[in-house]
Amino acid sequence: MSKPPTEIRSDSPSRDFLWGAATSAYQIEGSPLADGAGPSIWHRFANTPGRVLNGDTGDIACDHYRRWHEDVALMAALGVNAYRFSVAWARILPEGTGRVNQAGLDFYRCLVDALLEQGIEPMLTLYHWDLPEALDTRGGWASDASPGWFADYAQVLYRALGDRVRLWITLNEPWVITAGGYLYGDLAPGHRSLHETPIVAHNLLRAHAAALASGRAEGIERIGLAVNLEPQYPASPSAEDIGATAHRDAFINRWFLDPVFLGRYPAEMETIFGSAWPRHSPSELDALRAPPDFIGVNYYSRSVVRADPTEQPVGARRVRQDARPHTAMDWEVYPQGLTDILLWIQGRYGNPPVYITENGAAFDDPPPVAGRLHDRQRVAYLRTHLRAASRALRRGVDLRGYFAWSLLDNFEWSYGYAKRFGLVHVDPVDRQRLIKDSGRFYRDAIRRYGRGP
Ligand SMILES: OC[C@@H]1[C@@H](O)[C@H](O)[C@@H](O)c2[nH]c(CCc3ccccc3)c[n+]21
Repeated sequence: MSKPPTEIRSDSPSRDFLWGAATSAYQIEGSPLADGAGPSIWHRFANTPGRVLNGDTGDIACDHYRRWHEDVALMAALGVNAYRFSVAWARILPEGTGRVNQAGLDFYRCLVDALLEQGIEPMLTLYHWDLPEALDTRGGWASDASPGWFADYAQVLYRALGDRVRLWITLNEPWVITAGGYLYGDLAPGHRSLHETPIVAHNLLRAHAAALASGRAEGIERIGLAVNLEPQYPASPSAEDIGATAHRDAFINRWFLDPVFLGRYPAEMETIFGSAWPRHSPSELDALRAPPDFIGVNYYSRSVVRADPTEQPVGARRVRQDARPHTAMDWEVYPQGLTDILLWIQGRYGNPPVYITENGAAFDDPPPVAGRLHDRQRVAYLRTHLRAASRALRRGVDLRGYFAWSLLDNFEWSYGYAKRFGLVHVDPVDRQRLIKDSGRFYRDAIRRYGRGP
């Protein structure tokens, strides 16, 4: 077990702006079946040969389930005043519904209490992709019953932690849950169905609305929705490219935010899905109107878009900007896209409160040398994106906080451990933690800009 950093936070930055780090349960915890937990779809998916690079699984991950106290000390050493994490549904309800597993609740209560003792604000994501296997067996998110399952699960957590946790997120990235899990199939549960996809999206929106209502009934005041947003720019001024860009913008950016804020789907969705797009009655659409108390923006990169009829179902494809820097995920480094997307939210949805709930980058880090890890590219990425966030703040965006993705190098879904996003290095053998230069940079930025970037 590594020596916890001795340096525990002394100066606490302003409480007004949250400077955090983010993780998710399956990506860091390990021990997926410990203490009565049930299996999730990611436990099954990762243990299915061929689904994850190098056969990696979350069976151990960062071993956070056993090292959580050390990780809270790391957060204190970094000087963060907030921590975004997700709860593994199947630790709380091993069968997805019904019987509550007290040991699961106890784990998260201990984590939250330790965070609060350090003056670190917990932000709890109810769902970050790890559906209980038992519910997938009953149809998963394609089931009409899924919103009820989710609202009941949320209520268990609201009642258990609502007196300690003030910031809640219903779903992490409904677009990725839908597109990754049901259209493209690269994420659990690995379906590839044009027909299922809009049904799943609709059920996720119903689930968000049901969990919001359930939270209101329990007196929970700050419930958000975290969405991956990727600004789309036409590759040329041609009508074809501008049309394709609008389609991709609807598909990625407006598909979920328009229903919850405006009570309608983007018009482009029916063109994209054709006969696979279901009929929705006015009352069904109005039932989706469930504006969150804040939007969690997960920003990584932008897309430059060209029309391409061979790229279905959108008829558009991303054009790689070869002249610009890219991360190890082959995502263009484009800080201005963060400013642009924050201003877009401000204009389209009436300047709602926003947290940047994920921003960060994977790079092929150099190995640690003499107890230091010089991840220069990640330092540059964070610096330029904090400046981009600052430009949006100065233009009146109601930006309440920034969460770096991620606290730790962790399980990067179908890439396994091959892609590292952490401010803190995790040794692949003994999982020893080592704060990278980017972690030190972030600590210094928090001290210097406490009230906001
Ligand atoms: O890929 C880095 C992170 C993941 O580790 C998080 O769990 C997830 O919330 C998240 N979302 C995005 C942006 C959307 C996206 C997800 C997966 C693959 C490609 C793009 C990037 N990330």
